[in-house]
Amino acid sequence: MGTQLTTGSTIELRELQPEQWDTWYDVLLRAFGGVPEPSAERELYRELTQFDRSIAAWDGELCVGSAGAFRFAVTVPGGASVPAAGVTMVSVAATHRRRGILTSMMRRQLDDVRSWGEPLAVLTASEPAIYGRFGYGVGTFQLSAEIDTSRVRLSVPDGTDDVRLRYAEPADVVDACEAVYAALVPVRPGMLARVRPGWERVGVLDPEDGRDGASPLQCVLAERDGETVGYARFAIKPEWGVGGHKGEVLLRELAALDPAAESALYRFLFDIDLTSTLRMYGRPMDEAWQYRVSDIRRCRPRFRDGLYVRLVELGAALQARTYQAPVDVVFEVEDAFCPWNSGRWRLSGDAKGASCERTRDAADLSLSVRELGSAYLGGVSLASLAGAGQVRELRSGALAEASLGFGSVVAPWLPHGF
Ligand SMILES: CC(=O)SCCNC(=O)CCNC(=O)[C@H](O)C(C)(C)COP(=O)(O)OP(=O)(O)OC[C@H]1O[C@@H](n2cnc3c(N)ncnc32)[C@H](O)[C@@H]1OP(=O)(O)O
Repeated sequence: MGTQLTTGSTIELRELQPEQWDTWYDVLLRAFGGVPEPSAERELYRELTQFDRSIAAWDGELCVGSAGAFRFAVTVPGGASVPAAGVTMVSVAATHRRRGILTSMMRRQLDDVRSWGEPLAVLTASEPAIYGRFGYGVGTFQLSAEIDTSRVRLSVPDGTDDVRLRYAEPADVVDACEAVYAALVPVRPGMLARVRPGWERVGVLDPEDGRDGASPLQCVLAERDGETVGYARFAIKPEWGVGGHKGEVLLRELAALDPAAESALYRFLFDIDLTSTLRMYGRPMDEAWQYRVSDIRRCRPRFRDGLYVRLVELGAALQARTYQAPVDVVFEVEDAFCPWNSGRWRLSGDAKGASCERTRDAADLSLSVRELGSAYLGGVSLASLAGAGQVRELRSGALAEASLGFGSVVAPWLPHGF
């Protein structure tokens, strides 16, 4: 079955076939400006593509659209790992834009995700304006900084000096780093478990033509009593000015099992000789270094939207997480794109577990599925969304109760793009 375009031509959506991958991927790259990717990156993404979960849009013989859905498992508040489709590689050829092709791909994809039994779909958006209409709400934010390390000092907690640091070849210590990553996955909502091989290689991808004057990727391991307790992956971009060095440390990834290990790694990054700037991007919003620096303003912190969350099976999604304070509320949910979620749902839950069932009882809160997606990982408060006019309180007290219950002590965070 095809989608009839306003121009009269018919677009066919079909499952991607392996031999079509190059054509399909070129359509995607062209939609992002057409700059070729380094071959190592292209090959890795070919390997990671799940053909039976990828859609190609065809106008006759022309491939004019792409969309994929990685199989992921996302940590939710309470620590459960919930199956989720990681929506990715979405594009429509500029010759065919704004005729409904994206909409038809999103329709098919969300029907597919439902049939796969995955209660969530998640994505990172090239532009925030695109996905709200399909029921996605922004669920995590991320922090970037550009720290003047010639002026800003970092204090460290007790125990930092007990952490030993050593350089290692990034590719040689992937397993040790992965063990640290795996230990952190259940702790922070939004983290992605490694459900398929290949993703561990994204972190050490370091094509020469992608370095832009910086060094090859470097890795420092943090160890205590012979155990790896953290790692940092970074590059150095040396630069000399008339007044001396102006080198930059470009942090790619940092993970640590405890505050002392984290501080040891950050102290190291602050103190590298011949550098005066530490640039980091996409860090957790609540990371401790912000509260240990002598001058947060000279760190130039910025935040932006991270992971967008779509509840595909609302009941299953809401009962897969726990609630940090008891909640017993009836939601009146509007979901025009996935109408099977529309209607009234009673959510009863606490820190131990939850149930979410259809009900005929009177509604306490009225909202769309997008707001539930935003609040789902605990990073956006329902009360804030009510302040924005997007949640309506119908029973006095229900908003405070639900806002508190949905919150998370740890800020949700997406550890890497996809
Ligand atoms: C998860 C990811 O992979 S994110 C990557 C998304 N891809 C890109 O940004 C690459 C460049 N852009 C593109 O390829 C295309 O423009 C797409 C995929 C964003 C949109 O595809 P289209 O086929 O043009 O979208 P479609 O015609 O179905 O539009 C549906 C609606 O979304 C709106 N819309 C589409 N793109 C945008 C946008 N970039 N900004 C704001 N609104 C948009 C349309 O105006 C339309 O609104 P309407 O229903 O009120 O008329």
